[in-house]
Amino acid sequence: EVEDDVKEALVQFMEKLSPGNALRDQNWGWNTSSDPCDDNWAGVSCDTRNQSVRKITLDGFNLTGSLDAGSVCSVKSLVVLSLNDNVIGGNLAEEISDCKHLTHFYLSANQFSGNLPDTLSQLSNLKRLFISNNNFSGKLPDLARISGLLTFFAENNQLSGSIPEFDFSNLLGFNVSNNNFSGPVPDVKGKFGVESVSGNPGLCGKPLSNACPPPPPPSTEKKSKHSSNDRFLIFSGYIILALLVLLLIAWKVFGKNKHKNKKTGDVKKKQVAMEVETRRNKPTSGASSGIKSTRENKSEYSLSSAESGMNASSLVVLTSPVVTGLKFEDLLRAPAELLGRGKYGSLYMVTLDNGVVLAVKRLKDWGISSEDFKRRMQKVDLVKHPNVLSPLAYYCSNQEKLLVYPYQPNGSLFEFLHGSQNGQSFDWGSRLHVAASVAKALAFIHEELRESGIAHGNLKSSNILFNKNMDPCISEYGLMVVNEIQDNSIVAQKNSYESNNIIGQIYSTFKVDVYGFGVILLELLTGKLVQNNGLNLATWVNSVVREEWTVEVFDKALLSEAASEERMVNLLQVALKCINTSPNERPNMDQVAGMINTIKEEEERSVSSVE
Ligand SMILES: Nc1ncnc2c1ncn2[C@@H]1O[C@H](COP(=O)(O)OP(=O)(O)OP(=O)(O)O)[C@@H](O)[C@H]1O
Repeated sequence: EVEDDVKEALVQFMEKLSPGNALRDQNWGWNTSSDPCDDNWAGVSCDTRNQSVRKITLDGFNLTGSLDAGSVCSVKSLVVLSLNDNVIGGNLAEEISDCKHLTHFYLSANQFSGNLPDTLSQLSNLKRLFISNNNFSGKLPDLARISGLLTFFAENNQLSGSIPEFDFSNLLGFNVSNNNFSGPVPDVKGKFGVESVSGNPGLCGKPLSNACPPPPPPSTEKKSKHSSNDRFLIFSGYIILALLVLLLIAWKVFGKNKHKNKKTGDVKKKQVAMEVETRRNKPTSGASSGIKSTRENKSEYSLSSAESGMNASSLVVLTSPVVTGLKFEDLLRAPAELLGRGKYGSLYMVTLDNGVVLAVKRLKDWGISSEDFKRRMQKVDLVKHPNVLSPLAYYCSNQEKLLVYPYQPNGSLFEFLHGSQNGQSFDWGSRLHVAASVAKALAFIHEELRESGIAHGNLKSSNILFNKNMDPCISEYGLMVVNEIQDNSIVAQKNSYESNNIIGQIYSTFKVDVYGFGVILLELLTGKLVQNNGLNLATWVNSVVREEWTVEVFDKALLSEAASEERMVNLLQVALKCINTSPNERPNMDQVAGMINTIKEEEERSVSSVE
């Protein structure tokens, strides 16, 4: 029997859909005295194994009321909601996001109006979304973040704003014609014709025949004055610099005042260095716990000494419009807060004058030449993926290497799993989504950078950050060089993940990432820390599995939400393959992504199997 509260919620939902019972047929069921599954309520399909309501299909039932999302979404097992061809009006309420397992959502040919709620984009399992032939208006929520979406039909509404950058390579069906969308049509990868976007007067670009106007010149008159001023300043800077260098050479050649000069120069530069130091080293609570103090390595941060040659690049090399015009000096001048000091450097949160917040990574003794560093960063910058955080800019000289990233305020996977919430509200579906997205992104970037031999090198849950849409992004890609990496599995074998004095064998750096990813999977599955009271997670999981106590490894939160044990075991098997002590035995990321995708699809199928 279906539980009473589910029954009541369904009846309430129907009351709102068909107000006053006027049009309701007695034979439909939909009353609390009968059972939706046993008594075959009209339009309801159940999973016979556990008597749960999976599908509601009320197409063409002449329903004239409104959609009570709050009620229907309290039926947690619901995967299909189909209400096409009725006369349902009103808004789509934001509670629709509670229909977490919804894969198919059909509202076409009704009289819905108003904005679509932003929360619609939280339906991360959605495959098919049909809202055509309604009166929806306003901007679309960021539906592009629903990575598994296969069809989106929204024609004949009054929707406006720009068309989201869907993953068109994945979309099977797409139509937004006859709305008020504007701006350039995103690259539909040649998959959809003009009919899917026509009837939007403000749209331009392919596949439409009207090309988009060229972007306005970057500066107004005032601005161009400004930028020519800037240019003038830069040129004067160069000239002054050249003069200084000439002067220096002259002094050296004539051997006059050499000693004295050097001293004053150093003193000045040291002042700068000190300023940077004091600002940067502002202690932050908890930031240094468990992280080695680098105070004794103060010279690492000094801008004096060899830097005085000033022949190295002294400007931040820009790779993104977000920080156009940003200079190295701006970074130094801006208020900075130390976020952490890891093995490979320190991370600062820097707030620029214009309010842009950056995360600046200051790399520690990286034995890489400036040229190699530049080349490397340029290659990394070429590879863009929505789940990979690209650096905005970088700075390098022989002494100093900085990486500038956009600051991600939503925390890291590490914090999600092990922070104050302890992963309690991080359900199985979301964990599987994170695993699949990260695997897919890593497989992509590995493939793109395989020839260059650039892997992540330091993959771990604190380097998986959630962006503003709460999508996981791999950060700090490529900041470790192949031959500096030890294979973590060797370290793990010795039961000491952190210990880096063991001379590990150097393997294909890509397989080191696979290992790191495997450990992330273990964290997702167990909710446990990688290193806990001297116990290494990989070692512990291996030993528990060997003893055939597999279920013991899983996070209690997952077990209590009744996540599919079979699929958790499948994911665990992928993890164990990834952390194989022999790198050659590990799958590559492409295979890993494929395996996880299969598990995700099984999960979706099981959730939507309603027959
Ligand atoms: N772009 C960012 N935006 C917001 N927080 C970030 C960003 N990059 C890193 N963080 C967070 O800041 C903290 C410190 O980062 P840092 O990279 O120094 O630490 P780590 O990853 O533990 O060390 P390392 O990478 O040196 O091994 C981490 O909690 C990390 O999740």
